[in-house]
Amino acid sequence: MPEQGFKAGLEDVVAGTSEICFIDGHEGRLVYRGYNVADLAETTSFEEVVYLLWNGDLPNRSQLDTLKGELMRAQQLAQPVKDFLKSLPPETLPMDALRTAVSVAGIYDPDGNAMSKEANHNKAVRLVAQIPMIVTAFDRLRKGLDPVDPDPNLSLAENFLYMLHGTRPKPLHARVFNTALILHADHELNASTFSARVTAGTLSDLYSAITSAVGTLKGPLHGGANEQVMHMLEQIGTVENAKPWVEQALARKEKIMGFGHRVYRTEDPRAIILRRLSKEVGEDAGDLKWYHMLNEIREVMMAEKKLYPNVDLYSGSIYAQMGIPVDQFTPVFAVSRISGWTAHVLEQYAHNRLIRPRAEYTGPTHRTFVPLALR
Ligand SMILES: CC(=O)SCCNC(=O)CCNC(=O)[C@H](O)C(C)(C)COP(=O)(O)OP(=O)(O)OC[C@H]1O[C@@H](n2cnc3c(N)ncnc32)[C@H](O)[C@@H]1OP(=O)(O)O
Ligand SMILES: O=C([O-])CC(=O)C(=O)O
Repeated sequence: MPEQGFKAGLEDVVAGTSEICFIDGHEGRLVYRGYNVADLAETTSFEEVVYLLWNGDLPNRSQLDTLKGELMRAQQLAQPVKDFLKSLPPETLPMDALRTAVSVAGIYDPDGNAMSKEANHNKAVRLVAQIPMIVTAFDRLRKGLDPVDPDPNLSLAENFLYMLHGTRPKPLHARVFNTALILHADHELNASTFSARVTAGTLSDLYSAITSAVGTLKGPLHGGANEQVMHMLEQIGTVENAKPWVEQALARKEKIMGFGHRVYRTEDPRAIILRRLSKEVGEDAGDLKWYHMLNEIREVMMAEKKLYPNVDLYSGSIYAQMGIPVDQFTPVFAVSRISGWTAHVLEQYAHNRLIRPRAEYTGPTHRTFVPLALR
């Protein structure tokens, strides 16, 4: 029988060890491989953070150039993946397109089901390089446009916006998007990373683990919350309506998306940075409506529920002002989190033990069997 008592939602249960990411939920500190994310967010490139998460140290110039070269060479999608994206009805949810495209990409990966360290590194590189291609290609195809090829002179953040819009992003947007990617890169045993590790723990392949993770990220209690925040802002409509709208929603016992967290007991450090960037991008656009609405909502949530914003509160207001469609906000999360997912799966493979907890059985016991004819 299980030795420990049951904790609903595995709250505060330590389910493994990891050297990748540390969260101090009381201090509001998020650390990647020993570095405070606040020190990395606006001073490094997303590619440097990918290297850090995978290897444990920040790269020197030549290590970074090697990784960038690998990513660039790995960008091309296999023809069947392109054909699959073309075949989808335009109303397909982008997260569904991404989930299934990742699974299709696994079938055509040149390293197949090989499990060597080298094969898994190559697959991780392909996933980080190709998820932005899948997300942007599907967005254009569903609008009747041709996908845009990446520009080898651009960073991953710049290329994402370039491939989405077909024009080079303004420097402010490129910088802010790079920071958003860094802030979303990893978060210890969040639900999607945990599901990736559970799949990897059976010694299933990397693409299977990442398909599990994408499906888990989609839900509105996790990565899907960033889209729901934007839908909420659209419903609220005006800054003046924010307070009464939230008060009424709370009176109906509804959850307000973008607030609360399983681990943070103070404000999510990523939300603090994203709030500032939401203001910067809003000022540049000459439109601070979303920013002011979110701040109104934040005040009501603090006064009424003592709940703090999480990472999903401000990101959408930034993405919307960069012209990213609302239903692509969660795929954008995956464009970043693929770095953390792959780091965790590689760590799982390196020290693997099957992940298999117990359930506290609450059903009936010792029932008397009745044959079908007598039921
Ligand atoms: C990238 C990410 O995944 S960040 C999280 C993104 N998700 C969201 O923003 C969705 C909204 N937030 C939530 O649903 C939750 O806060 C979660 C899922 C993030 C964390 O969930 P849990 O740790 O299980 O907390 P739980 O849902 O049990 O909430 C505890 C209490 O706070 C309340 N609460 C928590 N979050 C909210 C919220 N956003 N709005 C209103 N009330 C809330 C709950 O109703 C509950 O109240 P009760 O004890 O009176 O029933
Ligand atoms: O850690 C969590 O539970 C959710 C989260 O903030 C993330 O995945 O970034």
